[in-house]
Amino acid sequence: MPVSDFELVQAWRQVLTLCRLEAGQTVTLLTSLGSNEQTLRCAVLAVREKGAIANRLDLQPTNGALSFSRDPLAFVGTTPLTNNRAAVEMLKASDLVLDLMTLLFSAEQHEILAAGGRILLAVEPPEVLVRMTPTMEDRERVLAASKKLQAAKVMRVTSAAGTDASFALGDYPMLEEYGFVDAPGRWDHWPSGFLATWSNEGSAEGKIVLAPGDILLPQKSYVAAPITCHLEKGFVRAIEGGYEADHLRDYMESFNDPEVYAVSHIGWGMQDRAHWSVMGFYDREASIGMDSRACSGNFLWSTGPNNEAGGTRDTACHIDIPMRGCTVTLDDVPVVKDGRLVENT
Ligand SMILES: O=c1ccc(O)c[nH]1
Repeated sequence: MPVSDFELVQAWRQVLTLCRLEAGQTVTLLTSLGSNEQTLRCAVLAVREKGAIANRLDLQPTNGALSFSRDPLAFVGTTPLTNNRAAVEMLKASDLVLDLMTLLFSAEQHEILAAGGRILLAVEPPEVLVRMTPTMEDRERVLAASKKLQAAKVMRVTSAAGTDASFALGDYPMLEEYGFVDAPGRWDHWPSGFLATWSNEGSAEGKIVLAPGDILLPQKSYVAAPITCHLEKGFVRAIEGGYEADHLRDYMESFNDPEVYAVSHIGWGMQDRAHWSVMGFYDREASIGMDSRACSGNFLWSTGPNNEAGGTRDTACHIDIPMRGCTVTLDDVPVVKDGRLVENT
């Protein structure tokens, strides 16, 4: 069943407290067609309750006829903010932007953060938001693991299905997602609870074998038969398998952009309130699949853009691939073992 406005206002109240929103500050709620009305309504109530100003910036959608899905992550890079100076300036002048539209992987998101802005993405269904309302414990868990990742030189991932790939680390920042934005310049995503970084340019090497039950996003599919991705010098050089491999290749080839095969962020899920099975209960476009990205013990790798990390790749095709049953090591020390988080990581 849905959640009530009372429950969702309570969740927003907790999130805004963790974001340290103060009375008199200005919040802009960024919306477009498809933004969830209940999420918007309850956010405004919680913002006003804090004594803050609640503005709404509603923008016309873009890329609808280019994307293969209405999932906002199915076509990234350009957004309704692109070439929209007036809208960018309003968001830069805000103390907090609640993104109910999805700016992820856009140059404009960077500009707003570089100006000291804070952006919290929140586009999952209200019941998913309430189930994974962020906590300080989420933050502590992600930051503790981040310390280990920051110190590591090599990430390696293996699995019984035959995965054996390695990534050199150190050239890119951390992607610490714990669900609230408690400092200027910070972006986060509610719901989340995972840690990632980007492998050094050209360093991703080896073989990743997707086994039945592994997930493709934004396809929202549980892979039914093995798909083998061969990694060499930081790019996926070949994708082998049955029709699911064909489907993945068909989608990636449609962008006609060699950068779609680049390895993007790599990391693992740490959210014990996220569940692998949730995606199977939702229509494909009803959620963006954060349970799959954040569930504890997954290995989450991805392809395409790295502009999030300050890189130059801004391809519009971004595939997120959460996998089960993997062992992830940092300089040979496991942080995930056979699909389960190693304690105190
Ligand atoms: O929260 C997110 C969502 C998608 C993604 O690729 C990264 N982080």
